[in-house]
Amino acid sequence: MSTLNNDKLVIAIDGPSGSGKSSVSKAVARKLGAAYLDTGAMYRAITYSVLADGTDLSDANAIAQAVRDAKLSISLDPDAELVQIGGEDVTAAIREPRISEQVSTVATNLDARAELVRRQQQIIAENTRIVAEGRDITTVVAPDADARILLTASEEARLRRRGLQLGGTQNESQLATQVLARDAKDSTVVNFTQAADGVMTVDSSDLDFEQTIDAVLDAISTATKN
Ligand SMILES: Nc1ncnc2c1ncn2[C@@H]1O[C@H](COP(=O)(O)OP(=O)(O)OP(=O)(O)O)[C@@H](O)[C@H]1O
Ligand SMILES: Nc1ccn([C@H]2C[C@H](O)[C@@H](COP(=O)(O)O)O2)c(=O)n1
Repeated sequence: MSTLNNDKLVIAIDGPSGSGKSSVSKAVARKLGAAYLDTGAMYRAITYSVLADGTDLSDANAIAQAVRDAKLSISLDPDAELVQIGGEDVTAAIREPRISEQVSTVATNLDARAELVRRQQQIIAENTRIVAEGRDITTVVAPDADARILLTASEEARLRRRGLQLGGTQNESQLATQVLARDAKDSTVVNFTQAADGVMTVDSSDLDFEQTIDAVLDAISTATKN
């Protein structure tokens, strides 16, 4: 299958926090003229909403019901980030550290996951060309994708990148909570540290941003060659 025509093309990218999934997937989607789906933003938007509503985070049924009821909308344009829940624009708010610190409560709720996976699969089915990224895209959401990539980076690189991204506002311990502790919790329900069968690994530890985009595009070309 060619990446340069209008045939159906689904690219699945997973990886741990700070590995570069969102920024690299967005750039890859632009290059391929594809839509871009940030599945983590969906988990974050639900987290924002349950915190705002005062939902008891220890009540798994209440969280699952909140996901089923959620009026969630996400832009698929890699150049125009927009996430809305219940009509409220939460694009910026879902990136706040307080959301990163609580999002695993939603991500580890299996009923919540089932509903979000269903919505993600529907979005992928409705779009001809799409790059979707998250933690379980290569394994659960789109196991039949045309290219499946695990984007990794060392802990040191991921902490450094996230620290720079947050403009030096977070200390070492806060970064470790938001990156490493979150990965440890999320890993209890999905595996995004080891590539499943047929999934290609791109390790970006020693690559700069542009080199990582090229490495992912190379992996996509290899996977989609007839
Ligand atoms: N190869 C790279 N070299 C240097 N910086 C990078 C590289 N890849 C990504 N970055 C930068 O690292 C930061 C984190 O990347 P990004 O937000 O895309 O990670 P992520 O895997 O989506 O994280 P999370 O899952 O926590 O949202 C961004 O500022 C991004 O520009
Ligand atoms: N497919 C996905 C996407 C995301 N998550 C969880 C794990 C993260 O803690 C959280 C936020 O994701 P991020 O914005 O950091 O990529 O959502 C998941 O479990 N499955």
